[in-house]
Amino acid sequence: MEEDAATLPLPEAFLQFLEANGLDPSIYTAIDSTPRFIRLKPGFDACVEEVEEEVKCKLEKVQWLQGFYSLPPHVQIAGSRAYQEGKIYGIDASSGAAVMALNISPGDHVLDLCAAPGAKLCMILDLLGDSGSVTGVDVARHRLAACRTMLLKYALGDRCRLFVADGTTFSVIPYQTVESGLEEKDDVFKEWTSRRPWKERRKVNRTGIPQSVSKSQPPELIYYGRNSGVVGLTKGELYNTVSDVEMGNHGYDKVLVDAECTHDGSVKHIQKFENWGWGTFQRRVLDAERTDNLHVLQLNLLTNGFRLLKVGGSLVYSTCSLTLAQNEYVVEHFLKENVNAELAEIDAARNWPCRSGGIPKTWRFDPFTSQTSGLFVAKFRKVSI
Ligand SMILES: C[S@@+](CC[C@H](N)C(=O)[O-])C[C@H]1O[C@@H](n2cnc3c(N)ncnc32)[C@H](O)[C@@H]1O
Repeated sequence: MEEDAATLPLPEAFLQFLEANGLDPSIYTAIDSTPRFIRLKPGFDACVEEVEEEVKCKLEKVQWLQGFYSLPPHVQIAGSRAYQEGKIYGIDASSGAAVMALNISPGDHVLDLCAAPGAKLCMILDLLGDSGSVTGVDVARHRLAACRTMLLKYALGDRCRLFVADGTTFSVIPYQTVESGLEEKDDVFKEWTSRRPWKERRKVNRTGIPQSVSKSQPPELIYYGRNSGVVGLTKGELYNTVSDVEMGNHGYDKVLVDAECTHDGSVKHIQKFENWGWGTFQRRVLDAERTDNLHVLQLNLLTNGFRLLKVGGSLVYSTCSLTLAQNEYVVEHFLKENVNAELAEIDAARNWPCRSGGIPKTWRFDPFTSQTSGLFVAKFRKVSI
């Protein structure tokens, strides 16, 4: 393996980063041949031939992940009619695995704490179908707006609500049943409309809206579907908070924390440096202050996501970094501080082409072993104490 690594077209800065993080560079030897993946929207299984004709290549069924197909790495799907018409998604198989780890069941109320641009959120909604709800949160307004566009394109918005908010402090509880009719309360949320009132538009034009929010800013609801549990609530009811103890009963059934990271495992991200110039790698990935802050952010996202989970519920933590610091060390630190958290077995992982992580029950995908992008995944259960 080491001989292969020596001939890799990876720049010195990246090789040093891998060495400092105990990563074997040979996992990147397959980077140029790692396939692209698509997921078919449920109900469009008959479209395989149509897609093959448009992208002019054969789709290979991914045996271990339902609805996923692989294509040669160079094939572009964005121009295809099937993509534009919302019949297929571009999503890596490892990302699909992170969603499968959640074990979504009908009726689940799911929180996606780092939701944008939304590939996993859409998959969760497809799995839920006509039941449950999904709350998507992201700190970056423009990225969450792209997620909203995606929801509308794939007609998946009915049971979803999106908040621009800091996931380390987000506190909105899940879907609530509306007890009284719209006419009985003043100032309730009516059906969502993309048209903003004139006053609000004028405020945006004058001040410009910041692209990210801070910890102390209240969540901003930028989309909600008719059956997302928002219509008919007053603002006070929607933003009603409960104590951490009550959260054990009123929290979410499932939480996904697909945390911000250095993206060093992502094939697409690594390949971008060939265009951006490897000189920018130092600033974007290696900057010590940024990576130190990242560990704190990851731990805080995981901790708050877990706080919002109900007892008996499960949380999946994933990153597309392969470093120990952003994965196993975060998991260890979190477990030390949360006695009501235990690592859970990911049943589906038995069939996944991945390796065990540095802690039992955690898993790692990488381009060499899995022929996918890199991904770390761990699952926790909230137990009562
Ligand atoms: C790896 S991406 C998520 C990808 C997404 N789950 C998907 O499948 O499309 C990480 C996201 O975390 C968001 N993020 C960073 N800091 C955050 C915070 N404090 N609270 C919430 N989201 C945050 C970033 O804006 C980014 O969109």
